[in-house]
Amino acid sequence: MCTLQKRGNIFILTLAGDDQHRLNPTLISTLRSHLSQAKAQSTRGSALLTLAQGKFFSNGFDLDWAEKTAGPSGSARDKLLEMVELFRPVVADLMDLPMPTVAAVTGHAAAAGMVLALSHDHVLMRRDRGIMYMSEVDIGLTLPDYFSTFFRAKVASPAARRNVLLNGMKVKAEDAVAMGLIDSAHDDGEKTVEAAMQLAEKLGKRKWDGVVYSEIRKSLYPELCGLVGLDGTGTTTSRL
Ligand SMILES: CCCCCCCCCCCCC/C=C/C(=O)SCCNC(=O)CCNC(=O)[C@H](O)C(C)(C)COP(=O)(O)OP(=O)(O)OC[C@H]1O[C@@H](n2cnc3c(N)ncnc32)[C@H](O)[C@@H]1OP(=O)(O)O
Repeated sequence: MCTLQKRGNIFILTLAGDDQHRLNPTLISTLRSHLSQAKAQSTRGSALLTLAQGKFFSNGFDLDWAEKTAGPSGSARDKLLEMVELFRPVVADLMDLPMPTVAAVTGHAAAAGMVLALSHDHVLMRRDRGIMYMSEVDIGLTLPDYFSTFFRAKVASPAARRNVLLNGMKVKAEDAVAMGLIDSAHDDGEKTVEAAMQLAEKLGKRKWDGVVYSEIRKSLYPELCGLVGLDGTGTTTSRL
């Protein structure tokens, strides 16, 4: 389950409950609905803060759902591919959101859950618990095209990409900072959310034009934007 609240100019998207926040069609649909609502209500000064309750930020796609719903004729693989395609627009929605975005990684972020976290402009993570982990190599799954492109776009270091995607490295917050995956590590979940909220408020105070902000963001990742269905040319509605 996830909720959207507004505190001042900050939209707070919470992956609620103490489950694994597995990304299945229901949670993906709710995420998209809340992101659409934040977009519709955005003004100069808006910012998004995404956080989670419990031990997990998100443990990735819901493989149990894929198995349970596959039924005798279909295959779990087809259901997994269905989630891959349903999640593609979530990355697009975050790339296109007309406001700065901040993720407070308050628990484990695995596979699609790690992509969800890193789809934010700024990523803060607790150092005491929780890892970032691309488990696909360990569980025998290839990467969707937009996942591979995502990591090439978002992670500068070839060694970091190799360690995360080919070595299945379980990355703690301090290492994630050193590898250029995230921005900062914080003592515990509460301090991570506190720091993330302060950053969101600080960014909001710049009162940027949201459309210009999102166009500049997309211009940084043209290949990724193309793969998730966005026009990544960065054409702005410039006043010039
Ligand atoms: C050629 C054909 C191929 C087929 C191709 C088919 C293609 C079809 C499409 C493919 C799509 C691919 C894309 C898929 C995306 C997905 O999302 S698939 C779903 C992926 N999800 C997963 O695989 C789940 C991965 N998660 C896990 O493995 C675990 O949940 C976890 C994240 C590793 C957490 O495990 P858990 O045991 O629950 O962890 P903890 O108990 O919390 O911690 C383990 C120990 O580590 C200690 N610890 C944790 N954090 C920290 C820290 N920050 N610092 C120090 N120590 C930490 C913790 O204390 C534990 O220690 P012990 O207590 O001593 O055990």
